[in-house]
Amino acid sequence: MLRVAVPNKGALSEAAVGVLTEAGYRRRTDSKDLTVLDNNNGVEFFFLRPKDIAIYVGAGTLDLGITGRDLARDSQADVAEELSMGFGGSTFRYAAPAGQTWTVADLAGKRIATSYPNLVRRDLTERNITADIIRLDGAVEISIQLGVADAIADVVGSGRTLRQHGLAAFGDVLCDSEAVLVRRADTELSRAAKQFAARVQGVVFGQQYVMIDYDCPRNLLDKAVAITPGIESPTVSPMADDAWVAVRALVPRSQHQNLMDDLSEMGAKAILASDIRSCRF
Ligand SMILES: Nc1ncnc2c1ncn2[C@@H]1O[C@H](COP(=O)(O)OP(=O)(O)OP(=O)(O)O)[C@@H](O)[C@H]1O
Ligand SMILES: O=P(O)(O)OC[C@H]1O[C@H](OP(=O)(O)OP(=O)(O)O)[C@H](O)[C@@H]1O
Ligand SMILES: [Mg+2]
Repeated sequence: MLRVAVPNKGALSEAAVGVLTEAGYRRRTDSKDLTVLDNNNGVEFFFLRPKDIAIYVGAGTLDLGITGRDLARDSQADVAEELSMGFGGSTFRYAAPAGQTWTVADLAGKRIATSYPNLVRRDLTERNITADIIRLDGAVEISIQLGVADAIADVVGSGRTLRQHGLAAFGDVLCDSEAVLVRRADTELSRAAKQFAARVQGVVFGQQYVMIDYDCPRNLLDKAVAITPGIESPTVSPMADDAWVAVRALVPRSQHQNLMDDLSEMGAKAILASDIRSCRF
């Protein structure tokens, strides 16, 4: 039985469960359940704190896990990313009271509050900076105001929490994060684990792309193919009227409305966009 870890709460939990449900796996019915046995698919799910997931997977106790890239790096567990999942995007950054001009070099000798001490320590070491790391569990943005730190290093999503606490980010991003499926580093995935990853990837891909279908005047086909090149190449089918062809191609979801405008301007007709629920390559 394949053993897979899923965030039991927090920023990644809902989207992770959404992907797994769409991929056909059983969901938990009680949010207090820490395990769900999906006998039909041969998977046992473990609902764990996102911060702990890489530790279980790195130790080989669990085969795969969904967590944040930043959390996996901070855990220092022996894991590798099998795939990125396209949600839970954030950056991990230094921040300090807005209005003061900070550079990373100014952190020398200062107190830096964070819930990700290993990420911060590694960054400071690479820069040859010595500073005090104050390890906090959360609500890090309030720590300067409360007098325990001079600066912080924390997850920035929308940036709202920083702004609300009168803070501004500075310096390079320490980690560009998103939800990832991790496995133990330097080990072959089992057939079941590969199949699980392929199913998840199929759903993630379906969330990132849409299928576009349209009717195109044959003399404009080259132009149309340049607008919608698809993944390999678009499918072009004959139509009853020889002056026209039907074209079908996958396009990135984020661009599909712009591309539909372009196709329409070019002279394409009956332009349709449809969701893909899942796929395999
Ligand atoms: N806007 C966001 N706010 C917080 N975390 C985010 C955001 N967007 C993505 N994430 C990611 O979510 C993960 C952190 O998850 P979560 O906040 O659930 O963990 P936690 O802080 O350890 O738990 P908790 O907040 O329940 O104490 C990280 O990988 C982080 O990068
Ligand atoms: O940039 P934003 O969109 O405002 O999001 C970032 C905030 O969200 C997270 O906190 P969370 O809600 O997980 O609480 P925590 O600090 O207790 O972990 C993170 O630690 C930041 O505080
Ligand atoms: Mg949090």
